[in-house]
Parts: sequence; C-alpha cells; structure tokens
Amino acid sequence: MNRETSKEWLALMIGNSRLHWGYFQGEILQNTWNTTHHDQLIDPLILPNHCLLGNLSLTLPLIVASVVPSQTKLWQNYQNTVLINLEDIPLNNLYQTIGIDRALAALGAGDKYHFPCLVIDAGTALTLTGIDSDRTFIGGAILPGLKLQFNSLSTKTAALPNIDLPKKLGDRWAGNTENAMISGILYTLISGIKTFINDWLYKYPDSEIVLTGGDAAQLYDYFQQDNYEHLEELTVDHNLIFWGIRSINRLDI
Ligand SMILES: Nc1ncnc2c1ncn2[C@@H]1O[C@H](COP(=O)(O)OP(=O)(O)OP(=O)(O)O)[C@@H](O)[C@H]1O
Ligand SMILES: CC(C)(CO)[C@@H](O)C(=O)NCCC(=O)O
Ligand SMILES: [K+]
Repeated sequence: MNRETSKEWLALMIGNSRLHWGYFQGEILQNTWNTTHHDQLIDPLILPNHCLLGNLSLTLPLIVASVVPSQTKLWQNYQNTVLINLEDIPLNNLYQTIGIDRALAALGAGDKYHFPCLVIDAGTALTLTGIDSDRTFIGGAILPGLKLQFNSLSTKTAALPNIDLPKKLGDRWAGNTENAMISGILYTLISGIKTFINDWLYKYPDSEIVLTGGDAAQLYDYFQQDNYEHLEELTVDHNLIFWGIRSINRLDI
C-alpha cells in the first residue's frame, strides 16, 4: 500500500438525530459509528487536540457535512477540518436549500453504483432524491420519517401510545389501537413510496434505487413482507453519505 492509499481521515455527517462517523484509510471505509449530539467526550471545545474516538485521535483530517447549523459551529473550530458545502457537490441543478445529506447521498449512490439513481433516505425525515444519467438533480420529496410519524401521533393525542418501530407489517385491517397505528402508518408509507419508485422507474428504467438512513433495513423488510414486485431492484446501503464524502475528497477540496 502506498502512502496515498493508506492516508487516514475521518468523515462526519451531522444529522438531525445523531452524528454519523466514518474512518477511512485512503479510499477504504474501515469503520463507521454514531454518536449523540453534544457528546462531552468528543466535544472539541473541551478537548481540542486529544479527543479520542475509540482509539482514533481527532488530529486526523476531518471532513464535515451538516444539516444542523448549531452543531456545525462546534466542529469548525477544530484544526484540520474541512466543511463541505453545496457548491462542492458535482451535481447539476441542485436547489439552494437542498440538504447537504441528500446531495451527498445522491452523489454517493451514483459514484458507488451508477447514475441515474434514486435515493430513499429513511432517517429522522424520509427523503427521496432523484438524479439522472447526466448527474442532474431531477427532484425529490420530504416527509416525516418512520419514528417521527409514530411519535407525532403519540405526543399530540391523549390516547395513542408511544410504540417502537414494529418488525412486522401486521394486518391492514387492525383490531386494536397499536395495530391500527402500525397499519395506518406503514401501509400508507410503503404504498406511497412505491408510487414514487414506480414513477421513477417508468422515467428511468435503468436507475439504481438505494435505501439508506437509520431505518433503511427495516423499510426494506417491510417491502419484502409486502411482496414488492421491484424488491430485487432495491439496494440497502447505510454508507451512501460516506461514499459521497469520499468522492468529494478525491477532488481534493
Ligand atoms: N441509536 C439510534 N438513535 C437514533 N435513531 C436510531 C438509532 N437506531 C436506529 N435509529 C433509527 O434511525 C432513524 C434516524 O435515522 P438517521 O440516524 O439516519 O437520522 P438522522 O441522524 O436524523 O440523519 P438524517 O439527518 O439523515 O435524517 C430513526 O427513525 C430511528 O428509528
Ligand atoms: C430533509 C432533511 C432534514 C433530511 O435530513 C435535510 O436534508 C434538510 O434539512 N434539508 C433541507 C431542505 C431540503 O432538502 O429541501
Ligand atoms: K428544522
């Protein structure tokens, strides 16, 4: 291995619910992990030069992208940090306020698989982001993520309970409160997402379709339980944003 390919660096995606970390040696993503916001142990304002992430020193080059401005500030003070902005993303037609996580995931999907691609990011929010073969952003959608849909029902009502994300789809026609919430949210969600996928595949039949984000594997499982006809065209990849950051890093910003 030559020096270039073994060069170590860290990628940090600051998401809405937590921080997503990637440790690279050159182009190889060796490790990923998540931490909470405001984690004292890794707060660079408290431990400027010697903060350890597992056994990794934060003196490594750090490439940061963020959708949470208040958290971005913490990391900008750390030495050896590069902040990725929308202007750094080599995709056409991105609108000014699109989330950098969406742009990076779409770039990562195209880089790792191919363009055209449709990314479905099941995080705090659930987003769809479509890019054509010329690397042009076509459009997308934003809706509340899975957990958020359940949480909003329970926090805004007196009688509806707080329930964990279920493993099973269950019966569409439910006979108790919990199952009715599960059915209502999940069947509506998967049929809605299917209409987006079907429409996208009609326009871009050779597109890659990639699920990512904290709930991606569970979402894929729901599609499987529902015997989705395009299941074999769906890929689950939790590291799309890291492939996007790697692709930017190659450009040496
Ligand atoms: N330990 C965890 N902490 C928070 N969410 C988790 C955890 N494990 C699984 N999840 C699931 O991941 C989802 C959040 O996804 P993700 O971590 O991709 O979101 P995020 O940090 O807000 O990033 P983004 O800004 O991309 O949405 C939640 O809906 C939750 O169900
Ligand atoms: C939609 C989220 C919250 C998903 O993480 C993020 O991408 C974001 O803050 N986006 C800005 C709005 C937009 O993408 O149009
Ligand atoms: K907000």
